[in-house]
Amino acid sequence: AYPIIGHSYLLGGDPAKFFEFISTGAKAMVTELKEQIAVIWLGPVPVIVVCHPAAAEVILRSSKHMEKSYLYEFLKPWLGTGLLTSGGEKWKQRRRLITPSFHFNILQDFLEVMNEQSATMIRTLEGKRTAGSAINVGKAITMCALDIICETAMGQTVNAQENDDSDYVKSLYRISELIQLRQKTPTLWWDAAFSRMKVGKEQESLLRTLHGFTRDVIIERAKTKDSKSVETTRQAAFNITNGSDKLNKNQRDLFQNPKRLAFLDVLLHAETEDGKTLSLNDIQEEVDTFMFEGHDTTAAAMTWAIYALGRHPEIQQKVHEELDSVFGAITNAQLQKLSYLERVIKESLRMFPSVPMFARVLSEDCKLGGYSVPKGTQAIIFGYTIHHHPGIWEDEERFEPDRFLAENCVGRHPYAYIPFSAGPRNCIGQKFAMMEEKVVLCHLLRRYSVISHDKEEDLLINADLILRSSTPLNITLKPR
Ligand code: HEM
Repeated sequence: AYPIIGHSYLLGGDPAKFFEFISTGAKAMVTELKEQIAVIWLGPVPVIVVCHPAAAEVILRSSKHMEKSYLYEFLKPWLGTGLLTSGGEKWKQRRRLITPSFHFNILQDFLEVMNEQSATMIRTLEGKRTAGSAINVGKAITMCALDIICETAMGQTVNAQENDDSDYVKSLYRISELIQLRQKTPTLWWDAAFSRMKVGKEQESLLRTLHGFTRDVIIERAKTKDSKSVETTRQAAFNITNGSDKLNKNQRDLFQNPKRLAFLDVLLHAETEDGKTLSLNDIQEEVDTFMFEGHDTTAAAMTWAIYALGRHPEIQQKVHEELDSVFGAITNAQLQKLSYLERVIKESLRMFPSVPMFARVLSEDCKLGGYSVPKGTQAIIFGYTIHHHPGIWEDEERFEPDRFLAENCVGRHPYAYIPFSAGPRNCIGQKFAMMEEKVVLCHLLRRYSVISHDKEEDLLINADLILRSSTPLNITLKPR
């Protein structure tokens, strides 16, 4: 590392090169030096990179090291201090309040949306496909995931699959690029200077579009909530938190009402312990957070799963056999039976975790990998390297879904597999994500066989916020 700029000269340039640098460096460190942690310098700031489950456990399991690192500051102009970026008491209260929205009963209601949007995706793909040639399946999957999250989080359709040219959709992607740019470029860190720069002004304009859109949706949705639905939603959320899975007639009506329930409705009706409802700003930061966390992550995961299946015809064959019993709109009972597809998704998230790293700031001194690390240190949990750790995973570069058969998980370190992070600050959307992946992949793979043309050794992986291929993956769809 150089003085002052540290390793950041590596960060500014090509993101794929940076990922290669950090992932091969980390792998060499764990195999040759047998270390659990390393240090990189982001400008003048030393950051610990955690590459072993034992060290990850020290941070993730504890209720102490819950604060997010400085790198999350750049998300705040967009996401405010929603669940992902908040800390302390605010985070605790919000997490308690939002957890019921991800209850099984509510997720079940989203199955219909997932089925409908997947059907649209198949229609769109059919229109784009020409026999024998490769197409950008990842793009179609991403637009489908975006339509699903818009409808489930906000109760609003943006029809991204039919119109990816909307201002909201364009702004969503551009702002993610700007956030990544800032995280990697210490000269853009100072707010006062950034806001005067061209990129700072561009960010302001994107934020006006993004916030304006979600704010309008929230206001519209709030107008339609009547007192009966307020009471029943609150009661349902109460029952759910108290472990009662049985909804009464009114609650069932609400959950299945023609105007489908969205996460937003649960937020509009939520009450804190001291009887306060959430303000418009409070709700907005949570809705924006769902929009950010809730679609690129699942889209990347599904695209990698398709890629992996396209490289392993024998595994794809087994998925097809399992899917041959599933027809029409997919029901929850059918989803439960798709155990091989579930293992494929899990293995794909091991090889290609959508969120390959996430970061905390240590709230007290602690011991990591045999070293004393002082309070205040920034720590990146490098899930990607933990998932490819040769001391933990046998033949770690091989795609093998049966690693996740119950009997093969016995004795594995509980923090060896952390695509959704782990511990009290894990991903709240994990069940939603698994359900969406299963439904969308089921629709796609029932209809097509997939062939991936890019070899593993030729992949150029870019891991800014989300792990994806730097260039669109070339995949051919063959009707079955
Ligand atoms: C395959 C899909 C997904 C993956 C791999 C994933 C992964 C993760 C990870 C690693 C974290 C921890 C981040 C950190 O500590 O900074 C996280 C947090 C979070 N995720 Fe997900 N996620 C996925 C899907 C979703 C979905 C669909 C939603 C919402 C609908 C969601 C909402 C959130 C939220 C709100 C947090 C913050 C939780 C908190 O701090 O309490 N995620 N996710």
